Amino acid sequence: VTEGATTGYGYGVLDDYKSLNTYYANGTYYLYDTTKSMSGVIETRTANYGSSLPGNYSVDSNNAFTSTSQGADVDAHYYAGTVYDYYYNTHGRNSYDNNGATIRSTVHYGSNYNNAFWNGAQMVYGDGDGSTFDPLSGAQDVVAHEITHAVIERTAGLRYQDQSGALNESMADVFGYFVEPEDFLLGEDVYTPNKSGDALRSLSNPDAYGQPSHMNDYYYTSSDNGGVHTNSGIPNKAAYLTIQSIGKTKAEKIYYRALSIYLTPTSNFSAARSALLQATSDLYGTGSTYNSVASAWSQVGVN
Ligand SMILES: Cc1cc(C(=O)NCC(F)(F)F)no1
Ligand SMILES: [Ca+2]
Ligand SMILES: [Zn+2]
Repeated sequence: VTEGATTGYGYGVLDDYKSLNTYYANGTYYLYDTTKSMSGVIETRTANYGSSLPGNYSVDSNNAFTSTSQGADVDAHYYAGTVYDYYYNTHGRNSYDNNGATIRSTVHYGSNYNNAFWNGAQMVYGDGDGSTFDPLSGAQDVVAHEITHAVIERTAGLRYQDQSGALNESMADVFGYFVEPEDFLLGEDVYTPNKSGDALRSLSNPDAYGQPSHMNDYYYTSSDNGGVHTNSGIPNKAAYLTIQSIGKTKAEKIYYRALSIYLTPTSNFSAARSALLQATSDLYGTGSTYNSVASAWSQVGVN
């Protein structure tokens, strides 16, 4: 009787071939990845279009996850692995808790569910309705967004309300970019499959998607926890300006240091500016890099 780590393959949401880290036991192959150094296990499950979590392991009889309905499972599993790799290789963080916590994802949640979320214990992905969204795990930046919510919970703990909540959302979007730096859009790979060129949000042009990019246009509302998915446009624009001036390599180190050391649950936008400047000073001193970060936040009206 043999069991253990295997290498399978499958097609993702966009019908793209992907090699998969799987596990074989008793005649079945599981989306269960034991290859991440430092003990991080990645496991992917299906809610089978219901809403009870975590659901059953995503399995296959021959280690070829090639059916259309398995695309969401393939991408949730593969992209969780790439996000684990990003945090470990770039920031030395071993999973969201920095202690090798299992990264658990459940796909096929609900019916035509147009969203994805971290529920405090795992990631959950809807399949979308095929018009507004394709299965949401098909976007690497969405997967990174959700796993970053888990990182935030274990680091700054930014309270999901008003400015600290918008900052929480922004950090999730910004690390979504850092993991998938091919554009400054979020969710473009799964958003409106029948329409090209659009996205859920834009870091470079938040206003194109109804978000403010300056404090003068802060959106005071009681809905959406004080507009956390709207007001994130302001710190998102500051991040875009920062990345454009100092580059991704320095920006991601500054953002990770601010998130993991200086930000707190009640940090507002001004506190974020200060945290990022402190992190910049720690890493690069108070010269041109520091002035670029300060300027980015001044340009969005945060001083
Ligand atoms: C409005 C609104 C936006 C979101 C959102 O960002 N969801 C996470 C994502 F990963 F699916 F994008 N939820 O409600
Ligand atoms: Ca993107
Ligand atoms: Zn979010």
